[in-house]
Amino acid sequence: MPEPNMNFRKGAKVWVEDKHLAWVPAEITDCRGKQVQVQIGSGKTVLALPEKLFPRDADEEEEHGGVDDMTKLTYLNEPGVLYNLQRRYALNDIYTYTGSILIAVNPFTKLPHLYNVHMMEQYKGAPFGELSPHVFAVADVSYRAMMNEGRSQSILVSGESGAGKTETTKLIMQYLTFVGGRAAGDDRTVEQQVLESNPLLEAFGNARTVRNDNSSRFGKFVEIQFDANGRISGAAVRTYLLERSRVVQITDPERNYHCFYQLCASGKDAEKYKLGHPSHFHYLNQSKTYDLEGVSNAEEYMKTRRAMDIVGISHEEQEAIFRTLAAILHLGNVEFSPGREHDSSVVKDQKSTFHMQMAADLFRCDVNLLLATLYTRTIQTREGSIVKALDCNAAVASRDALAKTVYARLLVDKINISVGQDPNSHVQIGVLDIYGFECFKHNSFEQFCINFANEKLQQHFNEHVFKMEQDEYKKEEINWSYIEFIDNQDVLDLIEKVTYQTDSFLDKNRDYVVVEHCNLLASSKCPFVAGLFPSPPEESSRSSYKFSSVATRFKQQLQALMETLNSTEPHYIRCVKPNSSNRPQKFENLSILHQLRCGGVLEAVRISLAGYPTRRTYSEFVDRFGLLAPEFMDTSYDEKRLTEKILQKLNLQNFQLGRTKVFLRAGQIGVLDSRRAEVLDMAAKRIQHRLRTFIAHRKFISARVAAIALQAYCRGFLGVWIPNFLT
Ligand SMILES: Nc1ncnc2c1ncn2[C@@H]1O[C@H](COP(=O)(O)OP(=O)(O)OP(=O)(O)O)[C@@H](O)[C@H]1O
Repeated sequence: MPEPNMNFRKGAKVWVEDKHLAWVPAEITDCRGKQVQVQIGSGKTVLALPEKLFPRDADEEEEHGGVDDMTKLTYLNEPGVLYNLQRRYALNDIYTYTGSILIAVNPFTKLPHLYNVHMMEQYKGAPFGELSPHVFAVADVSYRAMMNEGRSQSILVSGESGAGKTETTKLIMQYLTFVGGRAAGDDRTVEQQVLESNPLLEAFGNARTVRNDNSSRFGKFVEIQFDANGRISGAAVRTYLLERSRVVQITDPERNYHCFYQLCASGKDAEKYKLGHPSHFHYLNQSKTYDLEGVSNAEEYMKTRRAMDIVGISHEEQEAIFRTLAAILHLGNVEFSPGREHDSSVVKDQKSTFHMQMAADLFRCDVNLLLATLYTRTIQTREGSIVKALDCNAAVASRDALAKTVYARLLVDKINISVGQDPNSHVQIGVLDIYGFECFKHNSFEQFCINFANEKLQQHFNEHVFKMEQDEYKKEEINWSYIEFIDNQDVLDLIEKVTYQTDSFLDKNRDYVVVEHCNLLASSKCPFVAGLFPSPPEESSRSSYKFSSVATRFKQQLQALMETLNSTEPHYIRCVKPNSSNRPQKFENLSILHQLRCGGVLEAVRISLAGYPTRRTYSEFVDRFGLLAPEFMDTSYDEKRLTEKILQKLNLQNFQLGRTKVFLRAGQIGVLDSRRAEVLDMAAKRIQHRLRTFIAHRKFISARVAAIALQAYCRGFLGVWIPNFLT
């Protein structure tokens, strides 16, 4: 962020820090000594240090709808960015650009007019930035770039839980299937399959959390493949870091994965698997929340089945998937009591025995083998193998580990790869939906993994944005050393702001896959279940535990993801959660600012400030400012000459202030800016002066109309609003 301005005058409009609202608008009423006195909106005056103040656009007080791109703000500072978003959000303008990044503030209310077919048609092929900011614009620009350059694209969607990542990802997929679909009446087209993979993934990977009724508990990368004609020809979904512990452990008012409740409400199927109300099952009744507001579990079950049909999961496999889910629920009800031997355990009672039998039947495996797997462990020694009994706690842990392993395999192996892939496709658009930086009071292993991933993604982002700028300046022959601007202190600070609780790191990182568990399920008479557990490789079967570190595996996955991303052209969408109560029209400044900081939005602003944030082609410039030099307009000057003439007239051709200079180069003009706001202020004043003289001499029919028109022009170019033009 730029340094706050220290040279404030009396009457200057500023932003002053506020404990509750982050920043509030104020005006300097007195400058005395080291401090200045400012008056805030309520009429209250406070003393503040000038270095803690930020300059504010004079028209901030006026009710206007904000700017659709942050780089158009006169004062590109933190409060300016925040208030621009707030102003737009109040009008349900939930999308705003920061250069090429799209910021999406969750409206928490349905805005159907934003997403209908008419809208998709409008955005199709429209130049980026011409229409209002929109997720469709980002999807369209990706699709066009893919078609024109033959290069794969990726769209990175990030934000905290409940910020709207999943909805945004679905809208992107909806748009891509609109432009790349075949419009066939058939239900089973690839694009239908792509869309239907969403409810399927949500049923198995989403759950109610305190922050979001439909929270994705995994990261996902959806790759949509296209043929040479730009038609969708296949898709693949990769999932990351599923929250496995949720399968066996939940707290009120959260829920387990949706699919369990759907199955319990499925009527005949539930009966077949001897399931009943979720309150009868330990894995579900640890929380008393069984239903979601406005959602019928039974209807959702039907939707999931239909999605499975469309995606192409056979009825046999569907049956096996739900049977496996039922087995997990029964398994969770198996309790243990201490056995006769020291540190041993037995199945607690008849009820537990019944559930044990049910689990074995549904897994299609031998009940004695299941039992042995749960309460004993085989240890290999040089003398042979020793069977060790497990105490009650260890048996419960073993039971839960089995449930988690089966569930994770189900999601990763089966639900993931259900949409067909096109081996002939050369280009694709990948959509990454992953948690943004997380920073809670207590940060644990999950946050560490997520933040590590984000760190990587942020690095990717910075490199990309810097590279784009650098290439542009090279092309324009502008001598700009960007090295001095590369400084990831903000990012480093952020990581150091987050402190982690490391006590449970080791446990969580150790993701034991017990060989006996694999052997048991591999022995299942159901080919589907057995297929989830291919026989383990020789050397690992020597030890009872196959140690695999979650972090190592995640690092490998991330490496592969980064390689994919590096080979594509990236686009960024940052989702913002406006309030913690999931209500429309509630804008909580402090938390939003926190998200903007964490999500790299302010970093992007900083990068943008380091370069030339305002760019216009000669022809755009002449279009907008030709009005200021009508005497040159009829001549045969080319656009470059015309631009020079206009700048000369405005005394701006070599305008320089400190390190700041208005540039005129091969095809563009830009404002290099270390103290951009000041320059724009100065420029505005000059323009204002020129315009006044101009109007005085030319006698417009209505000076006022001319002034309004000119204001609009100037604003569009320099992001400057010329206040009180006629006064
Ligand atoms: N564009 C939108 N229009 C209307 N409502 C929205 C929009 N985006 C999000 N929402 C609402 O916000 C809720 C949460 O959004 P979503 O599930 O996409 O968040 P998320 O960022 O994916 O969260 P998580 O990380 O927990 O999965 C949605 O269920 C929906 O009600």
